[in-house]
Amino acid sequence: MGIILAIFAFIALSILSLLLRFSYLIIKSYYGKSFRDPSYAPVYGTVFHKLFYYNRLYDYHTQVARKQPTFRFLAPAASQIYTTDVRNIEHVLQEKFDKYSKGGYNQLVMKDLFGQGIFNVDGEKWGQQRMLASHQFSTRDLQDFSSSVFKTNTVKVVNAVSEFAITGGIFDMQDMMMKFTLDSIFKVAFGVDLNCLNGSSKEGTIFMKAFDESNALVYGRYKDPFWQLKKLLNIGSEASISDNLKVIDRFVNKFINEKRNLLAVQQDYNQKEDLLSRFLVASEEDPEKMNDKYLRDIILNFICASKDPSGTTLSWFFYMLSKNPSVQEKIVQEVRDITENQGYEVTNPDDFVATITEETIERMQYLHAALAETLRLYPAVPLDGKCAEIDDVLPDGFRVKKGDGVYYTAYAMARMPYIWGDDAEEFPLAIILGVLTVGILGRKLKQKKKYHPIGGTVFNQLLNFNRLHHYMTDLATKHKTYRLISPFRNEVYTAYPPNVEYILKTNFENYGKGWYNYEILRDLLGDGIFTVDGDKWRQQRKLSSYEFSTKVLRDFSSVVFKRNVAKLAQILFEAANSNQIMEMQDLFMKSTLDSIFKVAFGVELDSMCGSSEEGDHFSTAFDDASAMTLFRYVDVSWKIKKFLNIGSEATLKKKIEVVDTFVYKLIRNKIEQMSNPQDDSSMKKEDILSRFLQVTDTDPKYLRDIILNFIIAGKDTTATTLSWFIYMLCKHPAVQEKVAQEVKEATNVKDNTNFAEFADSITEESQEQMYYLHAAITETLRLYPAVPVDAKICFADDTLPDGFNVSKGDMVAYQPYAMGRMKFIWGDDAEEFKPERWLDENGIFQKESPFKFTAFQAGPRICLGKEFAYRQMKIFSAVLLHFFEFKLSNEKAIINYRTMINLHMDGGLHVRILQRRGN
Ligand code: HEM
Repeated sequence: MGIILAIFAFIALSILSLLLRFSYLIIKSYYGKSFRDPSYAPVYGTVFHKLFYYNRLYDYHTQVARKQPTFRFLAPAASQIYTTDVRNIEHVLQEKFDKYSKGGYNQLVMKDLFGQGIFNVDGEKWGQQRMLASHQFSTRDLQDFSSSVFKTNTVKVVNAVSEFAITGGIFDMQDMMMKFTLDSIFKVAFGVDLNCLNGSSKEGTIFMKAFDESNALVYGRYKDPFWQLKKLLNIGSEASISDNLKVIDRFVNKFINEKRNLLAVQQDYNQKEDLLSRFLVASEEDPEKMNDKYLRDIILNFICASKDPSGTTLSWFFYMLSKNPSVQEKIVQEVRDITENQGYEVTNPDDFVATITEETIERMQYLHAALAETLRLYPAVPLDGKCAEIDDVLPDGFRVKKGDGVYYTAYAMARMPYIWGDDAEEFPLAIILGVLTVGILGRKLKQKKKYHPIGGTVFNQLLNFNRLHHYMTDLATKHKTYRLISPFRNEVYTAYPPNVEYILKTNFENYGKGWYNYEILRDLLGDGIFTVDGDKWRQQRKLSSYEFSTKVLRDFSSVVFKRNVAKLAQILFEAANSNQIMEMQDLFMKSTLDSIFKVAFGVELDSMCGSSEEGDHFSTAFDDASAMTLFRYVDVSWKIKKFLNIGSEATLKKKIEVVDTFVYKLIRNKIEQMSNPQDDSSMKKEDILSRFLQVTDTDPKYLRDIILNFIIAGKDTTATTLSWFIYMLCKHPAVQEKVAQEVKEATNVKDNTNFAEFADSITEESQEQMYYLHAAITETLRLYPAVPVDAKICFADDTLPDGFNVSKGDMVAYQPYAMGRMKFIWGDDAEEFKPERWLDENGIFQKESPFKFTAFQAGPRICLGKEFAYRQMKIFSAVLLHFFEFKLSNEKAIINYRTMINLHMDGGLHVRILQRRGN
């Protein structure tokens, strides 16, 4: 009875003491942890909660991190801070590297297995081993030796797998991969063939089992608050650790002894390829410090460092390939392409393995990417941490107390949409491939968000308004891509072609006009093609693309251009005779307005001959309205002004009323005309409005928007380009001569033809042959692009090809004007006017990448009227240069632009006109 009571009392006391200890630990976990203080990361429980989730711990971390990138578990001694915030990780691992150590507790847990090896030490000891190991790992000998070991063992794996393939047997790939890596590392570390793979070494198999078990058990100490007690009593899991360690030590020490003896008898032993031999040689310099125990720790750390990570990664890799057969296929194809391309005959694994060289491996980018992607999703070290040696504040603002653990959770990080996007949990190789191409594989994980350098603020733009494009070119020369700070959003300006290609094409859907542009432009341009995105844009684009591609429009517009240039030539002829100075920009504006009006509405505006006061009134109002609309981009107070209807906004409103009255009247007339059966129906179908009226409903507002967008798109762009072109020809008389000569040769007409006849002689074929003219116009557009800067809005957070981030809502603008002047794009003579740069040695026009030459935009939203514009400009230039020679009225004048939507000349282009000799 007494004995039973005693046993009962003992059990009761034990339970009580356990409960007491447990309660003490819980209380201690909360004590002094500032767990309610918001300046510390939020608490998600104590380390004891982790026990409940132990088997799915990393998924649990992921689940919490989705809500809270940095959080805490409280432990009796200190807090454990878990973070997926890349800034914190960079802080701990790099910026404050020496202020975060392995930590006493970690070292205590790991000491039995890792001893004083590189994994388990800090400071000087770590530095010394790191130096020694870095040196060994960088030697050519070790690289060659390890490659040959991997190849030999790969052949063994292939042979083993082949057998299963033949018999259709099922096998455990992870087990095979573990054996493969253990055999490999043993050979590299000790120069010894362990032969676990073909099961021939019993000793090796026993070692491997002991090693794996002790590894798992030592790690299990983190969840066992009583491990130290158990170790003291040598019971349970701790007794197993101790047994396993004995097996390991015996095994490793045996190799060390054998190798030492071998080295002693073979002084000239020159096969020091394996790591142990190399360390043994190094230990001769400091035998006391580098004793056998130390060597055992070093070697064991290397085995641990390489066996499990490589074995598990390979296993997950094959798992991923089984789940993604198309990726598997692609890798096979890549390996085949790269190895077979070299002409090797592959008949058996040995021959094949021989084709795997450093150079072929280097070229297997897709394979590399697939491995990297596997490591992203299944990082071999899913959780790792450091211990704070000081009180600190992490970059995300949370405080850290001295002694706290800061853990980075690679597994959870891979699954954070804010780091990798919405497809974070998929196996999207494209991401990694993209990263690889720019050569920063893996860096993304460590990267914090980085934004382009700041060039200034939008107020600087306002201060520099009159020389805005110069100002932005200067900034682009310094930065290629930079930011301007605005009260409402970041404004990113880029002159870097890969970024431009990205926003205009690769990720087109993510960069549009957005609400921002729409708000600014809609008063003038309504819901026209220029202002809208998405389906509205697609619908108009489809309709208009079709119209612009028709032969009807091509022929009709050619006739209109020819008629109008003949009229213009007549005016210039009179000016030449009376030696009058003419303002060409104004004339081109009127002439192109007449052309686009005729093409768009079928209406003869005749603003060039000044016969329509209404037309004149309209075009002035239209010009002013477009200038004022652009001004909104730099005027942060435009909305208030609009609301109060004051200043520039009040004027803009009036101008738009003039424009609208005129356009609506035209539309009404057209609708009437179309419904009048007596009207000549063949003629009325040629203009764009009539054609639209046949295919869309007749909502006048919709038609107004469409047509007005065409006018704004077609008129100023073409007229300003023609003006800059003539300006360039005045500055470069030799080019002017050459163009005139080319026109003469291409048309080959009698000397005394009149303007209209000559214009008619410019066929599509002869235009085609005017390469030099085409090049000179293109060169003009490079330096004076009609749309000098064009802004898009970013719809979702993104990273541009230059590696910098942009956020949802940011404005991202590409800059044709600045780009045309960038030496890094066009060479040192970027600022010179050289039509030749567009021609090959035979004088044939050469197209450039549209993302370098962005005058017409590029990608899906490329200018719809590009051919239309070239046709008009070539017909105009050919006729005018055939008959006249242009000279600046003041030859020394330097003409600047006027900052508005299009690149207008400030003050116009004043020229003297001479008749060209022989015409
Ligand atoms: C030298 C002459 C021209 C240049 C440099 C030029 C340049 C451009 C540029 C840069 C854009 C993109 C603007 C933006 O999205 O904000 C554009 C769009 C457009 N252009 Fe042109 N353009 C010229 C002539 C014309 C002409 C003559 C027409 C038609 C008559 C025209 C019709 C259009 C249309 C409809 C769009 C909108 C395309 C869309 O959003 O899908 N362009 N042009």
